[in-house]
Amino acid sequence: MEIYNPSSQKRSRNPEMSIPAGVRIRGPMRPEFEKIFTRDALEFVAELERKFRPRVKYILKCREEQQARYDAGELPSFDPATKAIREGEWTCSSPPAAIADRRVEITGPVERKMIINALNCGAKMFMADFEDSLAPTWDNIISGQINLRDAVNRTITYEDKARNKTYKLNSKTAALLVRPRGWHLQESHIEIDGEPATGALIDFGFYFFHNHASYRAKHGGYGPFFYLPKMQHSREAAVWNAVFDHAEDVCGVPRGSIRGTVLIETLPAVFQMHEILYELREHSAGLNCGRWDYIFSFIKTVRAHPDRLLPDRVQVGMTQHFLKSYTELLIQTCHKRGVHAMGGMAAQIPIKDNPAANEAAAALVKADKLREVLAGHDGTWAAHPGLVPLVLEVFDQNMPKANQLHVKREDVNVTCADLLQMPKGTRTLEGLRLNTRVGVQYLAAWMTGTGSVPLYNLMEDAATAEISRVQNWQQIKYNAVLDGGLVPGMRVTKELFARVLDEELVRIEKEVGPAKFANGRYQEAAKLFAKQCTAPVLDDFLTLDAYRNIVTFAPTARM
Ligand SMILES: CC(=O)SCCNC(=O)CCNC(=O)[C@H](O)C(C)(C)COP(=O)(O)OP(=O)(O)OC[C@H]1O[C@@H](n2cnc3c(N)ncnc32)[C@H](O)[C@@H]1OP(=O)(O)O
Ligand SMILES: O=CC(=O)O
Ligand SMILES: [Mg+2]
Repeated sequence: MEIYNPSSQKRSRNPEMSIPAGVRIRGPMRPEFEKIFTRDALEFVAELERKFRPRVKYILKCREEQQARYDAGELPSFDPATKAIREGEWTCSSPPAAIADRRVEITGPVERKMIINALNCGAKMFMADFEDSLAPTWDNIISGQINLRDAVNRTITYEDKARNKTYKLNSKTAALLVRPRGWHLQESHIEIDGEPATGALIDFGFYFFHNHASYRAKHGGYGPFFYLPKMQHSREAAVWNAVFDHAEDVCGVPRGSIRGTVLIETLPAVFQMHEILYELREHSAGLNCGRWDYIFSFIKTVRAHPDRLLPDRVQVGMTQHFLKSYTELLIQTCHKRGVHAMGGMAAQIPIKDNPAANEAAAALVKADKLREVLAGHDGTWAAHPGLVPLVLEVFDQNMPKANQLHVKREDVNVTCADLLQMPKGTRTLEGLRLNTRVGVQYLAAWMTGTGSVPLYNLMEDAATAEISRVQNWQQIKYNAVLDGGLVPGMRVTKELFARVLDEELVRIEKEVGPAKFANGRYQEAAKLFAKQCTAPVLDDFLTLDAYRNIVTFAPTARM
């Protein structure tokens, strides 16, 4: 492969000459990857890794220690040590004009055609995702960087030869936000000083390095803008803030240009919202209710508490008291600190072949968005371009200004008990079956490189699949009693789950057809899902285990 070294302005045919010392690229090369692996960009990313790797390791260690305390019986709560921050009078830097109005944000993986469709769809913003909706294969990650670079430069096009269709950007497009991976995921295809790189720093580093100048030129000197996922504590936000400071300093970008919206999508983080905003106060663009990971995290955090079994996933909706409390506290917190309180994702997507079902799905999305705007959210997410007009209409009708930062929600008084109140509902055999069917099909798609899929007319991604996994794990671990059904008092056991898995695999094969089933990775996915659901100790993330199945090193990789 030929690598271009911009500092020498010469072309080299020897890859080693252009790769900085200590950096090893183990993923297979494609000629177009040269655009991303410039010498300067690699040096920038290697420096990020060297500077922040110890702090990332510390964060992950703290998570383990905190989980051990939860496993010993503690419940999450507000930290007395940071009361002064929660009660103090301070605000974050005010939102720049480019992100003042975020009423509808479409989200989707960093896939070329989807990026063009998302930017063109009429949403105010587009969150391009390296996280929940992307399977982090080497190709997806590096092609994603190329796609984003072309999108920022407005040169992105896509040819669909089969349909004889060319995709290109409209003159008016959504503004781009990028979501790097969470702190827990490594990028095994790039090693720095003999260790795999941190996924989050790879995603942030390459994107920032290649795009900050063009992005800021188009957005009034501000940006790039980010979403920051899956944090559990303000110390993790402090690391992102330090990464932003460092990136701004190294690239000569004025302090506070970068802005990040933190997803509050773990149970521990809801008790740290003021603290998280405080750490990021010069770089904050507010908080977002990442409801799917939040439900997953709720189960994971209290995994050692047998009295905390959740009802079936379909019953854990946003009107359950613990979720309503979380969203209201998030809105109050953000508006006190002068930043946006973003809503989350309704899982319904358009249903093409059934108008009545499609209408019912649209009505559910509409109700969800109406609840959000009336509660005081400043904007929300849409999973599909077909939903954008509907979501826009709800916000346009109920939010006349660019946002509603002025809605302080001083009436809200949320306590620990509210945030920890168990949702009401039933656990059924059909719930166990559905979790299994969805979990296996999602994993099979993920292992073939697709991180968000339509299943049973709903969007499924890593966060929703995690709920299926941990809910099964919880029910098996504590032999949950199932409600209803033909056998009253039936308990979930490993044996019952094994039978369910076998039967659901047969059903999946019928649904997808024998050819797709044989050519897909369903059996492998079933094995992995079963291992995860029956593990003596719950694994932190499904994708950590599954990642081993998508790593592909190049045979000729050399130092
Ligand atoms: C928990 C969370 O983190 S939520 C955020 C992360 N999740 C996501 O972002 C999910 C995003 N959404 C999606 O990936 C998809 O909409 C899915 C997988 C749910 C459904 O996909 P499909 O069934 O393939 O959609 P469908 O066939 O209706 O697509 C129709 C068109 O819309 C496009 N499209 C669908 N969703 C999106 C999207 N989110 N962004 C851009 N384009 C999209 C398709 O590319 C297709 O384009 P084309 O007509 O030019 O070929
Ligand atoms: O990232 C969003 C979520 O709901 O999880
Ligand atoms: Mg999430």
